[in-house]
Amino acid sequence: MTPLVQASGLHVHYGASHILHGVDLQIRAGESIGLLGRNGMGKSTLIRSIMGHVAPTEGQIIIRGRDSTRARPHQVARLGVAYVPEGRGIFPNLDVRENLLVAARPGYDGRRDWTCASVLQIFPRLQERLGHGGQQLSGGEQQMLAIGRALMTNPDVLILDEATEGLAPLVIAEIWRIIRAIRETGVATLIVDRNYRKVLAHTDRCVVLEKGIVVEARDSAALAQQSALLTRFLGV
Ligand SMILES: Nc1ncnc2c1ncn2[C@@H]1O[C@H](COP(=O)(O)OP(=O)(O)OP(=O)(O)O)[C@@H](O)[C@H]1O
Repeated sequence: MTPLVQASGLHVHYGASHILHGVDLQIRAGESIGLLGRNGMGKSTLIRSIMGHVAPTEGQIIIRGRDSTRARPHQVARLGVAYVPEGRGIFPNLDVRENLLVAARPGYDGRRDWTCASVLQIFPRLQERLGHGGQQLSGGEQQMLAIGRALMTNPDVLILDEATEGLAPLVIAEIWRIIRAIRETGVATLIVDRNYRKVLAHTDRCVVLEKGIVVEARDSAALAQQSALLTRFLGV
């Protein structure tokens, strides 16, 4: 099956800093991928280049068989790739329902599986806060709303960068429950999170970045057994 997203030989520079050194990444329909690596190894840069926020200096990004190496973020979104960046991005002056509704859009193939009602079904907490303004929500609720807004675009791929960052343990557990529920609906996911054990437990496959190079790419269950390797690339 042709991958939904295929990045090949990506190089990215920020000015004179060479950040990604020939990275390959594939995301197939329905699969869940973890992107692992210590701070500053290039995970967000890889995601930002797939999303069209950063232009690669070399290499190619193919989405649904189309060359999307120079695509703009809204074009990538229209191809069915949704991104929840670090730091959220919801409308503070709109309430929960309005935040969801303004994001609503049919998917690439016209699907409308995700509606306000189906999103609220997996986010009971948001259901309770429907009339609250974005700025009245807790950090965890804002994060849930950001994920909910991404689902309202009916994506085939959902990219979550540090979705649990700065949240309380109970809320983090709720976010992982939501990630599992989304995965079960068949939406492909690409997940970056500091808790690599959780990432390994919630994904099919993991890719490990070390200084902008892919040093490991294998099944999450197999990688979880490789404690020496995990300590080497991810241990503190
Ligand atoms: N806009 C930018 N301009 C210059 N350098 C940047 C920029 N964004 C990131 N960098 C640098 O690029 C490198 C990779 O950063 P990136 O955010 O991709 O890493 P990461 O693996 O996602 O780590 P983190 O978990 O800390 O976000 C880092 O050295 C970072 O300082």
